[in-house]
Amino acid sequence: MALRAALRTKCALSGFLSQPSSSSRHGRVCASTVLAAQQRSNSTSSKISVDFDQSTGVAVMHMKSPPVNSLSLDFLTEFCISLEKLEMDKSCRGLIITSSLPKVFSAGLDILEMYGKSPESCGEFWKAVQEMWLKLYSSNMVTVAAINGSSPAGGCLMSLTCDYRIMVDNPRYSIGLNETQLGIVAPFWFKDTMANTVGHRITEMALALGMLYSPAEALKIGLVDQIVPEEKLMSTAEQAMAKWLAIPAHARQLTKSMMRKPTVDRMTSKREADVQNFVSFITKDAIQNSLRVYLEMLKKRKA
Ligand SMILES: CC/C=C\C/C=C\C/C=C\CCC/C=C/C(=O)SCCNC(=O)CCNC(=O)[C@H](O)C(C)(C)COP(=O)(O)OP(=O)(O)OC[C@H]1O[C@@H](n2cnc3c(N)ncnc32)[C@H](O)[C@@H]1OP(=O)(O)O
Repeated sequence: MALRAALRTKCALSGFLSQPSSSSRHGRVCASTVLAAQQRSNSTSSKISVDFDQSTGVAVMHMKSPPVNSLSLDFLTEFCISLEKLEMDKSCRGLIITSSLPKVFSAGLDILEMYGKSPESCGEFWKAVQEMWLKLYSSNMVTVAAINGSSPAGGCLMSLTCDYRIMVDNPRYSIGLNETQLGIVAPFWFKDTMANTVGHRITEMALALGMLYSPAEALKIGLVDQIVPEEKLMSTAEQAMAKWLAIPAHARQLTKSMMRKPTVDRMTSKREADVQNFVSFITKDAIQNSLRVYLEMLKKRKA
């Protein structure tokens, strides 16, 4: 509860899509970089750890919540607090998100947060999902997803919120918005985020069929920007980051805002209704039944 209270306070302090000002980011970055050259800091909570290199202004966020980095309420709370701290640190200009677990980037939303829960719990959970999306999609930092494992549904959404996506070229990994395979529906802002990346027609087909793509297929449709061997993932992410950070910050941030603001505004203007919609949808008997069957299928597949 303390974490959630902390998050609420922090969220109240910050606005979404804040416009860069002349006193923000670029100027301060240089001063603090000189003062703190070569300094590295590390912060660790139970599900997330962050390595921040002050000499480059780039933080690497490692998701480390076994078995599959599912996005539970506690995970999302820690994730948003870490993100908020980085966003408020003007010396941090870039963020690489990756997984510390083998084979899985993130299994998406924690199904157990949506199955057999009270409407109140479901509502609290959904607000945290919205918060994660808003914070990432409107971040002033350059964000790179270094996708080192499977990334279905909410994991794919998290990747899609980033500025650039690099995935390990392993055909056993998959990525996509597969919600319909669970008998549930990707909400409009999941759909918008994917359509903004790969276009309307591909999104329509991908969502309807609950498609999960191999890295090579994902590259072909533009769902990821690059595929690389596992051992080259982080160096490639750093190179991509350097390229994005070489652009004047205010111009890049305003461009990002211009491209993403209509989608963010659409979601924020419907935020409350979206929570109500989710709660009434997910608590329906038929949907709960679909989730039960899917959870059983996951367990059977394992056995
Ligand atoms: C008219 C209506 C209009 C609008 C609708 C309104 C609102 C919208 C409504 C709903 C929207 C919801 C959006 C949902 C988004 C999501 O993200 S749902 C989650 C989707 N995720 C998945 O489908 C992934 C499922 N998992 C896997 O495929 C695999 O686990 C993996 C490929 C990620 C990893 O494979 P393995 O390494 O082989 O691991 P295991 O499969 O053995 O799993 C280990 C362990 O973890 C459990 N688990 C896996 N995924 C999840 C998860 N997402 N949540 C919770 N738990 C998960 C799995 O069951 C195993 O458990 P144990 O058996 O060890 O207990």
